[in-house]
Amino acid sequence: MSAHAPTHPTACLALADGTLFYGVGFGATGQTEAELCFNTAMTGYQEIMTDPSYAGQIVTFTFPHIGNTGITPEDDENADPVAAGMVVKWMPTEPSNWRSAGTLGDWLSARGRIAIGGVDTRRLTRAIRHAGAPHVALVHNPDGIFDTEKLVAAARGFAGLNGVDLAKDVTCAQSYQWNEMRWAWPEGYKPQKDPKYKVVAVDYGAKRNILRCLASAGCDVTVLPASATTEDVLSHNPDGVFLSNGPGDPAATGVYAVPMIKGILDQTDLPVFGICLGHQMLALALGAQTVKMSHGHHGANHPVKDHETGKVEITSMNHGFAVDGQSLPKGVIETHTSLFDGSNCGIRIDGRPVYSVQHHPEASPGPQDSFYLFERFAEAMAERAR
Ligand SMILES: NC(=O)CC[C@H](N)C(=O)O
Repeated sequence: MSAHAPTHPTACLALADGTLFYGVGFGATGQTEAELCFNTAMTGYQEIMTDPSYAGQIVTFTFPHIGNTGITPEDDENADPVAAGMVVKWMPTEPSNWRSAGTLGDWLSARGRIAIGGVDTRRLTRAIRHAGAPHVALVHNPDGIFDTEKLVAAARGFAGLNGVDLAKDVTCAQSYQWNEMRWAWPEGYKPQKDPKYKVVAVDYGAKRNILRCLASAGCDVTVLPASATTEDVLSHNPDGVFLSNGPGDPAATGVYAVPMIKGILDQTDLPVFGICLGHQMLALALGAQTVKMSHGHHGANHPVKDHETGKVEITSMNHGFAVDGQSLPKGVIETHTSLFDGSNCGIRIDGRPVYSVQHHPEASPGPQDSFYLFERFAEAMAERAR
C-alpha cells in the first residue's frame, strides 16, 4: 500500500500486472473493467468525464484537486458520464464555485460511475507510462473487503480497445438539428439565428462543444447517427460534411464509416472536416494507416505545429490511436504535428477543402487556439458557393 493510501480503503484499483492501488471509493459502488489512461488537464474534469471518446477508459487525473468546483449541468459534453471511472489523488472537498449545482460524488453515483480517491497518482501515472495504457479493474465496496486475485483476473480479462468499435454505443439514436452556439459571457449559450451553411455532422460520439463551434462559425447542423451512409448524408443536401470525435479503434468503426467517407470524396467536391476519430477515419479513407499508441495523449496543453503557417497552437488532446504520418499517400499533406513526440496531428488533401486534425479545436476543456479550423471550414463552404 502506498504512503498516500487511506487506513480504511473502500476501493481498489488492480492493474493487469498485479499491482494494486487502494483508496477511498466515491460515486457509484460496484466493479468495472477498462483501459486506464492519465489526463494532465488542470481543469475540466466534468467535460472530460462526459467526453464520449473516453468510453471504455478509466481516467487518472494527474492534477490533485479534482471535484472542488462541483458540477455544472451546462458543462456536460454528453447527457451521461461516458468515461468508465475516475482516479484522483485527494478526495473531493465541498464545491466552491458559484456555478456549481451539485457534488462530483453525487453526480457520479446518479450515473453509475465509480471513482477512487486517495491514490498516489504520480506513482500510478508512472505505471501507466511504463505499461502503456494498462487494462485494469476498479472496485468500490463500502465494506472494504476485496478479493484481489479475482480483481487482477478481471483486469487481465478485459479485452482492450484494439479492434473495438465503440462509436455504435455512444452515437445518437436518431438524427437531430443543432443551433446552440459557444458560451459567451454574460449571455451564456445563444442560438445561431442566421446560419449560412448547411452542415451534416456524423456523430461517432460527438462532444457538444464541437456542435456549438460549428454553429458559432455560421452552420446549421444536422447530426446523423454513426451508421449514416453516403446517400443518407447527401440526402440532406449539405454544404459541408463534418466527421466527429469518438471512442474506440478507428479501424473498427472505419469498417462502416470509411465506405461512407469514400463515397463523399468520390461523388462530391464538398468541404470535409474531421476531428480526432473523424481525422483518423478520414486518413483511413485516403489509404493511410492508424496505430495504437503506448499511453496516448490526454491533456489540455499539448503543443502542435501548423506547418502551413509555422504557428504553434496549444491544444486539448484525447487520443490513444494515431495516424501513421509515414503511411500518408501521395496527394495527402501532413499539416500539423505534435511537438511532444512528432506524431501526426493533421492532414489535408492537396488542392481540395478536405482536412482533419487529431487535437480538439473545440477545447472544452482546454485552450481555444485552434478555433480557426472551424472558420476555415466555413470559408471553404463560402468559397464553394461563389
Ligand atoms: N477523441 C477521440 O476522438 C479519440 C479517437 C480514438 N478513439 C482514439 O483514442 O485515438
